[in-house]
Amino acid sequence: MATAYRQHSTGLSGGAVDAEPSIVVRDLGKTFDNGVRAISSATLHVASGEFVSIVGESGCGKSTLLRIVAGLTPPSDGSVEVSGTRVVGPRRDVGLMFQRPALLDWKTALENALLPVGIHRRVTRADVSEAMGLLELFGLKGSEFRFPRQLSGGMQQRVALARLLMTGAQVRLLDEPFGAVDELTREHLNVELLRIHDLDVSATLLVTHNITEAVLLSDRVIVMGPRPGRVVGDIAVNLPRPRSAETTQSQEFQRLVGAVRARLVEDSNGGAA
Ligand SMILES: Nc1ncnc2c1ncn2[C@@H]1O[C@H](COP(=O)(O)OP(=O)(O)OP(=O)(O)O)[C@@H](O)[C@H]1O
Repeated sequence: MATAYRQHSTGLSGGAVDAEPSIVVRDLGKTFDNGVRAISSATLHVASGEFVSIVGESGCGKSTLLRIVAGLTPPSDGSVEVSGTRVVGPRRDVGLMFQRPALLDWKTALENALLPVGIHRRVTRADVSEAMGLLELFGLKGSEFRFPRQLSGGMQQRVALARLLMTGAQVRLLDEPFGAVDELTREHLNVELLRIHDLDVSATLLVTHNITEAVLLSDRVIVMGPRPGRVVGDIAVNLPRPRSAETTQSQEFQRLVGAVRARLVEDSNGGAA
């Protein structure tokens, strides 16, 4: 399965072909037309193979930062590079996933997973078997020909994960992807994300409100201070991989969760610019 996936990735990559997946954000600032200064001098990077999370209080500019990295919103100051080239708009080597799965109602789970391929070229047998393999990997065997309305919210998010992988993009941006599902489903989906991380070499940036989720998934957790958002903490998570739900039971895990929480609280109490 993983081999088929890598072949597919190579076939579809856009932007900087063959460049290692990475994200570099330098001195990023964003002021909206209505005068709201959402981000100020934010600098961060995600290296090839890294999974990095951003946490911060509501409204500090996390989604705005992700949208700028995705090329959906232009920055006011500073720059963003993905895999070595400057971001000037949406690009094919960047995969996105949001809180709502945004599946097409009239297409089956399989057809939804295949959408990114069909946009660019004719879908082959190999694509179909790859998408089937991903749906199976995410526990959706037997549901391939069901429509979104026949799937639970968690199952729909799994289809969205399969679709994300079918883009072949090795730079992945996830904005609260599991914010709308219950706690238990969220735990299961986190395990899927851990599996995805182990599938290939990617650079992933996740926005989440959930500190436990951030520590479990990440190599580093970036803490953003209150609006205008800037980076006030960058905490390394040196827990061994592969990780699983059991990882959350270790003392070191709890220590890291405490460290991220302390940094967040510290900044919202007195560190605001
Ligand atoms: N298009 C826009 N026009 C004007 N202001 C905006 C726009 N988009 C976001 N904002 C403002 O920018 C600030 C940052 O918003 P953003 O959605 O990036 O925060 P966030 O940290 O992702 O919040 P949350 O955690 O609640 O999702 C907020 O004050 C928001 O109201």
